[in-house]
Amino acid sequence: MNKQTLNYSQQMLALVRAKEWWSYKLAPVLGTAYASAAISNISLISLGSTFLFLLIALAIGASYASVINNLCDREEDRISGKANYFIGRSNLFRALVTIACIVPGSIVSGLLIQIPLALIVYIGNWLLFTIYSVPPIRLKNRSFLGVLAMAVGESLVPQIFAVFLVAHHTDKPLSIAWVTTIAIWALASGFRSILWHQIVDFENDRRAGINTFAVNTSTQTLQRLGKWVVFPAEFGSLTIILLLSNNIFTWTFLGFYLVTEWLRHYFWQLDIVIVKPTENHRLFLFEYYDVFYPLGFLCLTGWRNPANLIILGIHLLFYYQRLWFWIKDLWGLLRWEIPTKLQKHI
Ligand SMILES: CC(C)=CCC/C(C)=C/CC/C(C)=C/COP(=O)(O)OP(=O)(O)O
Repeated sequence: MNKQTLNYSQQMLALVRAKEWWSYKLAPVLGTAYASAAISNISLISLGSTFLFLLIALAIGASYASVINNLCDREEDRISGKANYFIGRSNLFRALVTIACIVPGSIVSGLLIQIPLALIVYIGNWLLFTIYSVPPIRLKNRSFLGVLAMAVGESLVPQIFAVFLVAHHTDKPLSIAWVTTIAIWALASGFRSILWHQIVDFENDRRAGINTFAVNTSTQTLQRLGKWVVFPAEFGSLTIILLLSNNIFTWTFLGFYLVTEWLRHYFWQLDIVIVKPTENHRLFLFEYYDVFYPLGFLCLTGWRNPANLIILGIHLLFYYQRLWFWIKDLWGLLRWEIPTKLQKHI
């Protein structure tokens, strides 16, 4: 790739804020898609095109969510000094970028016509992103409704969309218990993520006069809600998902994750937080969701049938980066931090 093309693609990715959702939001949804196939004993390789379609459909939706959000946030972002690619751009540019999201989104919707339930969910997600950002409704400016809209739009709906797509293509109905637990976990983790985001953005939003839930109440309220209501629901439903899916890999990886997180805290003084950010923090469990949850089901199905390892390879092609970061951290801890500590005690 020459320098100009590289530069151009980097700008495109920045325009749709891909860094904020490519791994963090989409990989857990893929995890649920793999999990839903795995618990029905369906070979992942037979669903390869479904997973690719899911990823493309969600990436287009997330791009639209980011574009419409930045378009509507220009004035607030200017006041608070936040980066916004659309500030100072021409109307033509804005219109072209919006159309560039809507056209592929319409094609995806057209392809979903034979799956009415998935189509309704997909269009619903776009409408939710629209009313979150666009005035006069602009839920972002309506305190708790904004939090609810984001938790539903960026986590619950995509997860349910994935479950419906897989169920349709496997012709096997998924149990009510599975769908309900996934829904509770998706909603709760979506809530925790937006509560954290609003606390991080609190000063910017206050300066720009946006009536977010954090500005309307207090960061302490968000922290308490996240810690005592949202997190127990999230952790409880995650435990049930792991129990229902009966997968030794997801449990083992949870162990790896917890140990690494603890070692990071112990050696590097990183705070492991439930909601409230600190200067040097890591949001508890989110690395598990986007790295290990999908990998756990990819490994399980690869173990059952080695042909599924092809899907594992493709997944890693798209999502090697976050796993690589984890490996690098683990290497640093095992190769340097732990031996140095042990030497001091000998
Ligand atoms: C389908 C799917 C998984 C979608 C992901 C959606 C997503 C997270 C998009 C990123 C842009 C966005 C709407 C951020 C929240 O906006 P904000 O206005 O609350 O925060 P801001 O001030 O940072 O823009």
